[in-house]
Amino acid sequence: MSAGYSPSTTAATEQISSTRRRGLAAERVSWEIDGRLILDDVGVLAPAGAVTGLLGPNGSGKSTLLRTLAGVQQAGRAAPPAIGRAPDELASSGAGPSTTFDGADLGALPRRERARVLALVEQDAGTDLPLSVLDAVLLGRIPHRSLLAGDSDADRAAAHAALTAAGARELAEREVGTLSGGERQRVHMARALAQQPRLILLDEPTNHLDIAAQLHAMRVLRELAADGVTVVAALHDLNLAASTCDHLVLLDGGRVVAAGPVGEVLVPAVLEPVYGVRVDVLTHPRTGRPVLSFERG
Ligand SMILES: Nc1ncnc2c1ncn2[C@@H]1O[C@H](COP(=O)(O)OP(=O)(O)OP(=O)(O)O)[C@@H](O)[C@H]1O
Repeated sequence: MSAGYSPSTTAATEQISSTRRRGLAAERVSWEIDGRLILDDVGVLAPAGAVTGLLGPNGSGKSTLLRTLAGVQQAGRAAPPAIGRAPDELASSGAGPSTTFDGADLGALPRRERARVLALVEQDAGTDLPLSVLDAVLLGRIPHRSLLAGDSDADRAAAHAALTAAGARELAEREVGTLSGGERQRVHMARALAQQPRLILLDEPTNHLDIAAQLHAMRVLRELAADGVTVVAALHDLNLAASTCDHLVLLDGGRVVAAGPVGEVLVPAVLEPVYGVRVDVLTHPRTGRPVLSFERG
């Protein structure tokens, strides 16, 4: 579960080139609404067993991309998000959008099967339903059991384990609607963990969390990656991304402007034009990872 940071471009390149076999590979993903192109020909490679950070300023398209990759973005779509042919065929034909996971077309999977593969943790996914936390987390088990069956002992055990892993064990009997933002965020994480996905997409998973809880959540993501899960997380906190991620994808105006290992993306020449701030990059004395400091540009 160690972050195991290595700035080696070669290692990262090798890992990314193996993505065609294991992990998420999205190509030519566009999404348009009201005549406005929100995602413009986006490509993302997220290897299995790694944490990929999705960065970008407000409105750059991070949430839209995650929702599109997950297949839940529907309104005003210019092109289906995840329906395509095999990547090799696409590459040679120059055809439309494609989102594959472990080489399989994610968009072609039946909804229930896709829910066994991927979990999406959305920002501020609130609920007014009078639902207990345990029941909310048990929703994550639905893709794994037969449609008519109730929760099994194994489902309840998985839900309790997920609550514990997400730091929300003591919330199990609470009603979701009464939780604070940070508590709710932990429960959303627990629901996704209970789903036991092989691909987890998270939209700002730490934005309501205190610093200890942020570090805990990022450690959970690292543990998932260590178990072989493909993790993609949209993050605003560049230092959190620096300390946790293996790879980064930087969006600006709906386009990918940089992608690669942390040490190649988190550099002033890349960040300053995108965020419009001055950036200094130091090296953490213990981890060797980048530590960023910002000033108004
Ligand atoms: N349903 C929609 N209708 C109209 N515009 C939309 C819709 N969904 C997204 N947008 C626009 O698309 C752009 C990208 O939004 P998105 O939420 O993906 O950005 P983001 O990078 O996640 O932003 P933030 O960091 O602020 O959360 C924004 O300008 C947003 O207003």
